[in-house]
Amino acid sequence: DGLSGDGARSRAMGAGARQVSGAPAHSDATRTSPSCQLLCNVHQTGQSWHSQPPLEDCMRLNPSFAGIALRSLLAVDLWASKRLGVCAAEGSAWGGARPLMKVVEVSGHGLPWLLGTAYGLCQSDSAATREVLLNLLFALLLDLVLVAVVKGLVKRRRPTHNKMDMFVTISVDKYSFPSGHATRAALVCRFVLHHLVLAVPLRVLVVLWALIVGISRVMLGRHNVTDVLFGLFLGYALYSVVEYCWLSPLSAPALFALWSS
Ligand SMILES: CC(C)=CCC/C(C)=C/CC/C(C)=C/COP(=O)(O)O
Repeated sequence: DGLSGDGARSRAMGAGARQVSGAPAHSDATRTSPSCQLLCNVHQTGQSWHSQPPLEDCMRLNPSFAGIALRSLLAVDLWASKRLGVCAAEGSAWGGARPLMKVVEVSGHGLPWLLGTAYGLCQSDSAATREVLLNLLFALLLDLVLVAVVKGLVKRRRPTHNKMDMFVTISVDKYSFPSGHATRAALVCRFVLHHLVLAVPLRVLVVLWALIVGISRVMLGRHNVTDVLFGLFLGYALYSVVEYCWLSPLSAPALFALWSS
């Protein structure tokens, strides 16, 4: 259905429109929606609905260009995501590649990244390494919180063809917008490219990894294309926030004193 609430609204609109054209359609939607109730009254009394249609009803019956564009984008998104979900099940077109895609999934999961960074932090004996790892940990936690908040607000369901057999999830992970793997991949990619001195082939590999993590989300049927595109954008933008709030022994002396002790 796309973003939650939209489907219900458009169904209510559809039911209302059918009533204006004369077809008796006393569905739950027409009974519960005040605007459809208005249209119902107009139909029953024969009163011209040009008399005084509330602004809200005008807006519902004459969706804006932006509204139509958004609905069309969501329709294309659902269609394309279903077509591209070629590893969504063992029996899918590329079902044989599903185990490999699940390895890619784990490589972008929050748990190995958080545990790995915390472990590196405990093991590091150089102040410079500790500073970078502490900021990476901060970035990963910020990313988890941001994605959880957006998922909780938008409440977009995962595609119907997704098998819910994901490696360790938290409650908001029943929702799909944005893709947490995509935000993390873009964030980590930018972070690593800025803070690690790597040879060009390795830098290319890091970018490829981030893209493959994003693409694998759609191929596994976990996400729609727009979840991943927005996730990549969010992760990319989040890195700028992390740079802006960069934690250093000067800006957060207490935190660094904690780690060095
Ligand atoms: C410390 C703490 C709260 C760790 C939680 C780590 C964890 C379970 C992260 C969830 C990662 C995950 C399954 C994200 C969902 O990714 P999508 O790409 O499917 O949105």
